[in-house]
Amino acid sequence: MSQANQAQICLQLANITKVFRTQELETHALRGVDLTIYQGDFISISGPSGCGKSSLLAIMGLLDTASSGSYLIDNRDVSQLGVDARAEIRNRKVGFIFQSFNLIDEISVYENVALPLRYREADASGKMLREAEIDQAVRHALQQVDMAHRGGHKPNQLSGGQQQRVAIARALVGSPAILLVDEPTGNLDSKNGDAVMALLKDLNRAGTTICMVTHDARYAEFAHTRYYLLDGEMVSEHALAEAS
Ligand SMILES: Nc1ncnc2c1ncn2[C@@H]1O[C@H](COP(=O)(O)OP(=O)(O)OP(=O)(O)O)[C@@H](O)[C@H]1O
Repeated sequence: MSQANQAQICLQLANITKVFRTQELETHALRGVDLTIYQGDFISISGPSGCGKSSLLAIMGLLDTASSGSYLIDNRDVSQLGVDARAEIRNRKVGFIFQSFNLIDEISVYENVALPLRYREADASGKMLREAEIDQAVRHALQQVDMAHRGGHKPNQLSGGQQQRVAIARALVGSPAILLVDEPTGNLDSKNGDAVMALLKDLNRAGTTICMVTHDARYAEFAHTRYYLLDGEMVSEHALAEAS
């Protein structure tokens, strides 16, 4: 049972399905997934190639919509929202960390981290962030990942491990409800991979809610609750152990 069970629900998926249809083929990528993540939790999702991990993460991150089912973030139903409303909630509620760091080499580390907040400012969401607030948030995020001294560098002047830390700062800068993490160590050697995982663990200890997809069983151990996706269906480690 999750140690965060007393906490508020951060995100709740109920009976989520995802069907991809092409002219000849119908692929059932997700078959009725239920998942509740509590504030402060750290969960991992593993499973074989093609089991639906990316499809699920895309739905959780509001990059894609489910074919059916309900999805709540911070108690708000987001399953029926249009593209613009989804983008706004994604910007405010979700921080993404990808295997490929997805930083922009033409601008500084500082500006990379500021980008989600500048985008938010440009959005007609009512509340505008002032430059001083952006500056404070960027500095704080860079400090959280111990990269404050590299703010003026370009991403391609950094090691892979440092780039991933900057990507984590960019994910944290908007104080999201949840970090969605997709194979965070996939492009790193084991030393840098271990350091990134230690950082995620520290962030979780400090209160950040994390949902991580990983192939690496060693890193899945960092999570409080481990889930497996098998052919589009969610199975918890507990259920797997009972079945064997
Ligand atoms: N855009 C799409 N159109 C059609 N089928 C798709 C599409 N995206 C994914 N699928 C199919 O849905 C299923 C789940 O794919 P998904 O990418 O979610 O798996 P995964 O677990 O992330 O795999 P991997 O570990 O290899 O990245 C697969 O059978 C895949 O071929």
